[in-house]
Amino acid sequence: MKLLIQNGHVIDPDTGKDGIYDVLVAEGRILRVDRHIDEEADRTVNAEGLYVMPGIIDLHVHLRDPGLEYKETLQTGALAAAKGGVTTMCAMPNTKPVTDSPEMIRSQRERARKECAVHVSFVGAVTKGQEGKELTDIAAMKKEGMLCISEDGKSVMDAGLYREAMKIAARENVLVLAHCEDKNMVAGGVMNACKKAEELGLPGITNGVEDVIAARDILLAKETGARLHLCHCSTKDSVELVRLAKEAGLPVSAEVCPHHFTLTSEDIPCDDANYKMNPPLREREDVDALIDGLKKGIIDVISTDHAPHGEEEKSRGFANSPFGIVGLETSVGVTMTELVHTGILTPMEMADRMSFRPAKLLGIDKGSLAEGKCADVVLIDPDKEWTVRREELVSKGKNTPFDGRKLRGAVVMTIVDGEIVYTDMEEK
Ligand SMILES: NC(=O)N[C@@H](CC(=O)O)C(=O)O
Ligand SMILES: [Zn+2]
Ligand SMILES: [Zn+2]
Repeated sequence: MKLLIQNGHVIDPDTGKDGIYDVLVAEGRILRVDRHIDEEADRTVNAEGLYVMPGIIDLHVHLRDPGLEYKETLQTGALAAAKGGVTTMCAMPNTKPVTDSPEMIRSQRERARKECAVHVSFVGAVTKGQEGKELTDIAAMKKEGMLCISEDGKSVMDAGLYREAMKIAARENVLVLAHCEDKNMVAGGVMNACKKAEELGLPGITNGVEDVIAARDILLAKETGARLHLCHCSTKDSVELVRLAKEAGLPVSAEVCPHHFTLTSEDIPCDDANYKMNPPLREREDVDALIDGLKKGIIDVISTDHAPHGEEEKSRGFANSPFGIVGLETSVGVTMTELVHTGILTPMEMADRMSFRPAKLLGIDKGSLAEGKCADVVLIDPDKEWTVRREELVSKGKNTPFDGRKLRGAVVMTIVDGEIVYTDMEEK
């Protein structure tokens, strides 16, 4: 299919284009980007007033398939991604069974090619069954196309074992996605340790639970040379640790999720587990540091940590529900509302943190609208106002703290390999 996107505001961190252009897509590639393209196409899209950006690359999602399909499947997760403007996502290995072998990486990739409307990169576990005892075969999983390893959901508490994994990751040039949480310091905590937790009578999780492991993992990256990416940073000290690591020239990067830069523990209205996630919502000074880190580029990436759960299991309050909230369908809207319309990030910086830099970290030839590149594109209406409605989410997970929230900025079309996989524009 030949697709002509006319008069859009092209925002492309790779080429630096930031202005009105036509984009011609054919055979899955960006054929031309020019001021005016006069060419017959199978479909012409009027993108006047819309941002045209490289498709969002989400380094952190949970698809729950295999084994927990009542929460999400490859297919429903990919539909949610497409609706959220996400054209490539990294699926964490905490499925049932855990994605911990070359066979599983291969079969998951084969399934995703058939069942998913967007690209999926499967993350391999660090230890078999995520049990923290025996390393997976990282080199063999890499041969099957795996780009990252992670023990997400927990940390590998045995630093000696993690160091071995990082040595192999360094050798294999595999990115290590680190969930930072000292299991022994959690002590039954279910939300941030603060006044709000006292009010609700709930046990707290201190910032140190995250910071101690973030510091450890940075030191292990220094010792092994592994490329380390800190998942879902939520504390001010984690931002400072990343700043110091970068200053020292270490191969360390970091991500922040929309909920962590938008909400504080004070926004938790009652004992409602739609506000329960790991790490938890922190306090104002943490949120300010995360935003500042994003602005300065200390934090490289915005990712969602899309973590769908069932209705019933999330209805049990903070003490008895699983950690995690969905994010794929709200991340562009929340980021536009909280960071772009407030002048904290330029649209170009948003495209950088949500597409260009994640692509660089994965080492994939995406996140760009340069001629010849793969045609993964998102069209965003920057001024479209909409309200998040949990029942309108296409993800199986309805567990969002943003239900009822008014947002400004919406994904109106998502293109993967030159094909429209989502649109709410009239042309379709
Ligand atoms: N973030 C969460 O609260 N939950 C994630 C696990 C994780 O990302 O650590 C999940 O798998 O549900
Ligand atoms: Zn995690
Ligand atoms: Zn996660």
